[in-house]
Amino acid sequence: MRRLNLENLTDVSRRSGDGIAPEELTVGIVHFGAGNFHRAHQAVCTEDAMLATGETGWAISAVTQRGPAVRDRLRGQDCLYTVVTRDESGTAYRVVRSVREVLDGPSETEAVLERIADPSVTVVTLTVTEHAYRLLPGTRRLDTADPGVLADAAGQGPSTVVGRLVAGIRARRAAGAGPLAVVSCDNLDENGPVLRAAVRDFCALLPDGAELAEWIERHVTFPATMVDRIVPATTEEDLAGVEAELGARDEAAVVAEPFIQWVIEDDFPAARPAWEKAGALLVDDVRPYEMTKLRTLNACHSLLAYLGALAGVGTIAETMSVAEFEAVARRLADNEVAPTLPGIAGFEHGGYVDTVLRRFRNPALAHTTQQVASDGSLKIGPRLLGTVGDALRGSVVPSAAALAIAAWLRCVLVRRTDGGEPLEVREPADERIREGAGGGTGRGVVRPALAAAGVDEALLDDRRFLSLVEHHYDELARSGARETARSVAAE
Ligand SMILES: NC(=O)c1ccc[n+]([C@@H]2O[C@H](COP(=O)([O-])OP(=O)(O)OC[C@H]3O[C@@H](n4cnc5c(N)ncnc54)[C@H](O)[C@@H]3O)[C@@H](O)[C@H]2O)c1
Ligand SMILES: O=P(O)(O)OC[C@@H](O)[C@@H](O)[C@H](O)[C@H](O)CO
Repeated sequence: MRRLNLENLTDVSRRSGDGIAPEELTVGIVHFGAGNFHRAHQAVCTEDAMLATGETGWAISAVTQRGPAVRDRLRGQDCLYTVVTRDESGTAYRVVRSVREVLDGPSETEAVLERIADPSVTVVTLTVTEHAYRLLPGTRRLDTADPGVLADAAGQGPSTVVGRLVAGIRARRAAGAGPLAVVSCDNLDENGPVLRAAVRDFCALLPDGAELAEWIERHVTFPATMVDRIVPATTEEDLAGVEAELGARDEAAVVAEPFIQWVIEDDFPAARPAWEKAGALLVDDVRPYEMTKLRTLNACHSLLAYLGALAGVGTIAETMSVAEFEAVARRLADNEVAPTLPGIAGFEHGGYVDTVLRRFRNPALAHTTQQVASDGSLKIGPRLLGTVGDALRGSVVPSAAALAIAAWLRCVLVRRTDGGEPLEVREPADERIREGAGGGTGRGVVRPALAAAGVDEALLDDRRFLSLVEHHYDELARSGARETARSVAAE
């Protein structure tokens, strides 16, 4: 079967629709993390912005972070790829052309630094997962004892995202290429400020770091963003479907829901794409949007993923057909999260929750509970612990949030479904957490395991919180995920 490429694009477009002319585009954005989400979100919005304005200077140079696999896949097809949008009403195919170059960060460092130092580039965006920021557990600051961070600071590599970014900014400064906006699009609480702090922390490790940090302070902004589109990992079945539909093999296709949202802090010191023409919202303060999304959508996602994984349920859509799971997700969103949120003019949280849960039900998306449940120690902070703290301060009982944390701990420590099947959930702090738990399985493990995961001691000293997690942890062992969810939903 022929491979999707520029030569057969006209033919493929007969089935997928026309789009921007790739040969007219020039690079204006460097993107770190060429994963599925970027390809289905920022790359699409940026292409739409160019289509709306007629501008051609915002093509993307995507930089892989951990090896050349995605680069090779995309280069093998002239950086073209398909975004498949699917829900119960149907399927649509679109060949995206806005990514015009893919570089492998680890082996093509010089080319990456040159791109960041190019005056035509005024925006760097990132989707590199929570893990890649190398934050000290339980804090929002760079882990300055991390061996990768230390090696980058010592002038090796660079191998970390922050090290690579700062090396690029240094090259840009030397080239006199002017100001830059660095836009994190990861699901982190206050992603812009967190990245700015990590960059500052990294500069503090460098011999000439003070001067560089001062330049960054004056010339580089870190707008915060809220990003939203559910984009599961692509399966071989998805690729076969694209091949059958378009008549060309696409090794980099992504499948997403039709819904797409992007809220961006309007803090750009130089030019940027007219993303607002592609439906993005440019605002002064992203925080209310970010908090609402992380605490509602992502928190419910995590709760359903942990409970579903324990119950042996494969996908998020399937968890939504378990009545107890939907009910406990609603309890979390309506009773525990809603009272903690700042208001947004014209926004109604109840309607938002209905939309989120409807999106989760999308039967055409095979978003696995295992994928969403991964990396829990990095996700419980932004998704759940903020709600827990605020709820306790407001005398709301954060029972469903505590259930999510208890269920996550059981996924990590017990590694068995309620039916006794083996359960594999990726957890970067696995070793630390298991060590903290000291091999125990009863409720006594909760406090040391959460402390080892970086949960704030002050919160662990709050008996109202700890007793809830311990109680649910016991209940999950005794009655299983469904029954425990049912009783929490009924509280
Ligand atoms: N997929 C979604 O539904 C979705 C929606 C909103 C936001 N996001 C954000 O986008 C991120 C990426 O999601 P995705 O679906 O593209 O995942 P993916 O697995 O397809 O891609 C992950 C990307 O992050 C990079 N990466 C992973 N671990 C890294 C590390 N330790 N150091 C450096 N780089 C690393 C990879 O190289 C890859 O480019 C998520 O973690 C989340 O913050 C995803
Ligand atoms: O991508 P992660 O691993 O941070 O989180 C998994 C999902 O909760 C997340 O990707 C959602 O699908 C997304 O945030 C929806 O916009």
